[in-house]
Amino acid sequence: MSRPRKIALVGNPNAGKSALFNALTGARQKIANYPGVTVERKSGRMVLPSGEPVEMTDLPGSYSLDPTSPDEEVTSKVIRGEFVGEAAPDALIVVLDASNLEQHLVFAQEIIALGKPTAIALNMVDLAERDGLVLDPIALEQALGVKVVPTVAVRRRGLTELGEAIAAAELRHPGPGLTQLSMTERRVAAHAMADAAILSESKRHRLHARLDRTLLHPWLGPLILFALLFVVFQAVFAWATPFADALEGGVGLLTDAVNDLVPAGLFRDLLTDGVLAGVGAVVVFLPQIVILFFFILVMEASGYMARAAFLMDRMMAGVGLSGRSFIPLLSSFACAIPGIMATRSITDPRDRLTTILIAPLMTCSARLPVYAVIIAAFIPQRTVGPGIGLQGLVLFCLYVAGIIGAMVVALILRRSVTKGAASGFIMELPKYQLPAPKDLLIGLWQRAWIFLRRAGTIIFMVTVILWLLLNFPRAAEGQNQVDASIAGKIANGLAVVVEPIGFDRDMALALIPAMAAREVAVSALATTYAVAAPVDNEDAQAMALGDQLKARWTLPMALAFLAWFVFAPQCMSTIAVTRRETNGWKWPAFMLAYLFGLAYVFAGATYWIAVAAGL
Ligand SMILES: Nc1nc2c(ncn2[C@@H]2O[C@H](COP(=O)(O)OP(=O)(O)OP(=O)(O)O)[C@@H](O)[C@H]2O)c(=O)[nH]1
Ligand SMILES: [Mg+2]
Repeated sequence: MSRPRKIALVGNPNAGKSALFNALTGARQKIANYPGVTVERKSGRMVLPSGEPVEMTDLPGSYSLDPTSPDEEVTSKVIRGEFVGEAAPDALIVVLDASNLEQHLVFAQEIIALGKPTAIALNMVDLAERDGLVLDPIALEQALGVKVVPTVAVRRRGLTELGEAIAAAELRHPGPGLTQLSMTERRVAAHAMADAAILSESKRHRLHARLDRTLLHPWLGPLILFALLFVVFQAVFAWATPFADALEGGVGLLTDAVNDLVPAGLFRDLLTDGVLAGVGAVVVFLPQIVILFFFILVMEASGYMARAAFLMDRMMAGVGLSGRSFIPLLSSFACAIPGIMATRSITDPRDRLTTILIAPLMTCSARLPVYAVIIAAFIPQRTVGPGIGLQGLVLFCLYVAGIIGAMVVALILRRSVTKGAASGFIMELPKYQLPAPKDLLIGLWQRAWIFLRRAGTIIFMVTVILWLLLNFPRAAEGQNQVDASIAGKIANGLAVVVEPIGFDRDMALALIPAMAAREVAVSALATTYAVAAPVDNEDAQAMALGDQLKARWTLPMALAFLAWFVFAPQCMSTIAVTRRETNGWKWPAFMLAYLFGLAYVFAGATYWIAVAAGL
């Protein structure tokens, strides 16, 4: 008996191949891996309407037969019959997304040109209809030279017709397409075909389709995303300065008022050195937080964020994660806690664990005050190109360092601790929308409120405790108060550990309370320097934190401190949430150990490289 004919489903990512495959084969599926690669091989039996039994294969989504990823390589090799141990498919079903016709026709032409028996599933016609798109399958059929069947995979519409079409599909002469036609030529042809097949379309749909073509373009898309993020970080510095200056002035006025109204003594010191210097040092970063979230909220509300996730899916697959991890990781830019909780939507337990473990590497908004105060003090405010400020560039690099760190760690974890294949990604792209100003304002208000509440509660409390520990026991005549204090003594102990990476006692002192929350590093430094300033020296007393840092730290020290905060898991709440979400202490302990390890190594490397470079 001859083996059943083999039919493969091919098409761009997210065309609905897997949905169609499931609808066609039902439960009769076999899932395995292609030998030698971690790409899933899905096949299943089905019976065509003619009664012919066939074997159906679901191939990974691809943009062309020139592979750029392991998935695409499998698709390309299987279709051409070059995959060892895998028979070439006898017929192909090309799956197209009807609402994204032009883009999907580029790859379709390449496949049709192979000359194999081929039928087209014009899938997702329901979404196209919803978008006000009227399509003409006959026109498409004439342009492509193969049968076109409208389908809705998720509603099982058009399946019988598709079965009939593939049974009737015949071998054709290979057309010009593989070598003769360039990518550009295929794009031009795709444009003409889509034009002919689209009978009517709303203006809005045309605009959205054009936006998607650009923003989801295989290499233009990531480039635009990158450029956009770059602009965001430039803006965080460039726009915030006047507002931050005003806030700083406000804190200064308050300090003056307290100095005038409250009699000199420990209580006044608590108010000025503890509360105003400490909490004030954090609060001045409110404008930067608001600007950062303005961009994040606009990207979310406009529908762009989902596109970014879609673009990142390929990169995430490269490190063994799926695009599903993207949203939790993205939330972690605000704060790792909601990010880690959002991993509940990841079904694969090892995928989920990996995502939890790398979430703290995404630069959360609590790091922004730490980065910003040090960058403002040590990185000169000059441009390094048209419109590119050096300070914004450094901030951008710190964010990128966190992302690269996370990707490398994910790659290593997926090969060791959380070994396993990456699972697929299913996601629907929302429609583009202009963000509603009211929603934006509410979102910004919420973010600002969260930030201020933290400053008023946890940061306030930790700063007051630190102030107490810094002021007792009282220093003897001629002795520095910080040296004499309990906090100073504890910090001396830690300083021994962090001296090899270039940190001094004051930095060590800031690290301890910063375990509660990262911003506390800023308030702790401000309070420490306020307490340390000689009482009789008015100038030293009035010095802003940035000037204090400039006077006391070297550039290598500052850079090492930045590198430390890229990695260090200085956030009690994150550890607690990780414990809750992983049901035990094993993984939070692992997380603490590896992140502190990385922080130590990278801060040290940064310090010694900077020293060697003569900075
Ligand atoms: N409304 C609608 N949704 C569909 C249709 N076909 C697929 N989908 C949805 O589109 C999304 C992507 O479908 P998949 O089947 O995973 O796409 P794929 O082509 O296998 O994607 P890759 O495996 O990434 O190449 C899923 O959320 C499906 O539920 C359809 O005809 N109509
Ligand atoms: Mg699929």
